[in-house]
Amino acid sequence: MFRQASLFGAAEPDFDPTFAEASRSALGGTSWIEYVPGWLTGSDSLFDDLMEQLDFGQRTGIPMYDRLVDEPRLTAWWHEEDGGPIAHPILDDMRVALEAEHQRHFDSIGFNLYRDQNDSVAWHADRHRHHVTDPVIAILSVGESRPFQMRRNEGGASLTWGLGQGDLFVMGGGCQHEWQHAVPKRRRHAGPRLSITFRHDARR
Ligand SMILES: O=C(O)CCC(=O)C(=O)O
Ligand SMILES: [Fe+2]
Repeated sequence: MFRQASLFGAAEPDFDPTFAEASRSALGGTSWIEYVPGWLTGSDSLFDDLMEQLDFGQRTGIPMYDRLVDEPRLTAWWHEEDGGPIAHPILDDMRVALEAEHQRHFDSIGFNLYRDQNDSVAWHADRHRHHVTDPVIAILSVGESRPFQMRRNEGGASLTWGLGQGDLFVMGGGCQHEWQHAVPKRRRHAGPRLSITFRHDARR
């Protein structure tokens, strides 16, 4: 996999614990998103470190028309309750900052690696909406930017944000009940993107 280093991404990773650049948008109903472009600086260095540290797996058995296929991305998880080390110390500092900002205990981190333009995640809402009311899901994206889309459950036009290179995107309120989200495949070449998703009560 070849990743093109960005101009400002190579420094040591650092993020803004005050969320000064955050902008929140109401999406109707009780849904809201908060977008913090460039929340993390030095994102290429975190990308490289995580690629070394993480043990990615291939999930299989994803229904696709009349057959089962491999999930078109690789994944890894960290759960606080397992007691194992977190892949990079800055992730712990981010958890603390996100907890203060959103009053949730982020006890799990899901890592999703989109190796190239053929990797994707189809329209879905995050499953733990079934046991957590109004979950807050914070997604930090490193590596190359990819379009992240949201649409209402009943369909209609989608909203799109480009997420990569240290951008933070938070979904809250009714987002997992009233909306779906996706990272579509692309026709033209895309380098690898890693999304780091902070979740609370992920196993309850
Ligand atoms: O990679 C992303 O930005 C989205 C990931 C996602 O929606 C998920 O894993 O549930
Ligand atoms: Fe999701």
